[in-house]
Amino acid sequence: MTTAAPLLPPADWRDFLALTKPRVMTLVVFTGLCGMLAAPASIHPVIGFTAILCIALGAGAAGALNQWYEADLDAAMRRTQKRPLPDGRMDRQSALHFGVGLAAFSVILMGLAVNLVAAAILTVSILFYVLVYTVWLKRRTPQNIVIGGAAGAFPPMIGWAAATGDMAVLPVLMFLLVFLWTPPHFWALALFVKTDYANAGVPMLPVVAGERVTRHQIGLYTIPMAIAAVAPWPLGLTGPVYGGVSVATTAIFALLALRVATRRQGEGDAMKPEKRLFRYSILYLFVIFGALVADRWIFA
Ligand code: HEM
Ligand SMILES: CC(C)=CCC/C(C)=C/CC/C(C)=C/COP(=O)(O)OP(=O)(O)O
Repeated sequence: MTTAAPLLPPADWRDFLALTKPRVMTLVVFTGLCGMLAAPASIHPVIGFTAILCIALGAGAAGALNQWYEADLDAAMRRTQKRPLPDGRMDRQSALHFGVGLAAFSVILMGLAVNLVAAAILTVSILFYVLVYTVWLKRRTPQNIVIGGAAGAFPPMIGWAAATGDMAVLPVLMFLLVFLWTPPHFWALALFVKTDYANAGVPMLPVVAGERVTRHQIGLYTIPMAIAAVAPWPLGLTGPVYGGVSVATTAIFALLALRVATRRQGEGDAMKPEKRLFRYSILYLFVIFGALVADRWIFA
């Protein structure tokens, strides 16, 4: 006797939207936009809009393929079990078709309407998130997010390339900032959703190496992150507006990270400093990238 797969009703547009991880995408799109606006070249507004749309669609496609591949993990974690696939609101094939179609569309549109450099970096970002992070590293090593996190750091370079068709030191520093920001951003969260990852068998750092090591690693990564954040100013790539904002906001980041790094296990149970660092990490990137653009426009 054969058992047929249960028939699902057609998925709603809201389910397809959820596949794209829209909340995370806001910051990805913002950093991409800032990379574009910080570049010393004017881009036609329609081309500029198309480039940002392609970054959003590419990131959304990568999010959909990530959820297609790891529906089993998402089903095992409280935070993710209401997503369309584990919740049974969509079949896996629809998610796969949607992800592949959207990825191809975003890259082709970027290549045809914007330029090949931006399309190439967008392709690398999508492949990095889906193949390097999701398929290869996530289930294998606690260094998954350190290496795989590069995917989310490419958008400022894509935005810059869209405007100039070229690369430069500033967008590489913007890449480095997001790349080095990702471990403190994610590990602060992982400390308070540790049991979720342990239940799903994902080797995130707090699960594999424990809280103490994770806290130290958050502190350690904050040092090069702070250097990458402030560097554009002494290097003469930005003016004092960025200098002031980057020093002040990075100092607050460092203080919050230090509080997390020096907390001992069992010292208070509310995980308040970790939650504070996680929430601040998101605000921080919005503010520092915003300041970069403001500075470049003021002193242009
Ligand atoms: C491998 C690297 C990363 C991992 C593992 C990671 C993981 C997470 C997780 C688990 C959440 C909380 C739940 C959720 O909304 O899904 C979150 C939230 C968030 N992340 Fe990350 N993240 C990474 C990199 C990034 C990057 C590069 C960006 C953008 C530049 C980013 C932006 C955000 C934002 C904006 C939120 C808040 C979403 C909300 O309001 O719910 N993340 N991240
Ligand atoms: C332009 C482009 C392709 C950008 C890259 C996309 C992107 C947003 C990368 C950031 C990585 C990220 C959100 C990881 C979430 O981890 P997870 O997938 O382990 O989170 P989960 O547990 O919520 O599924």
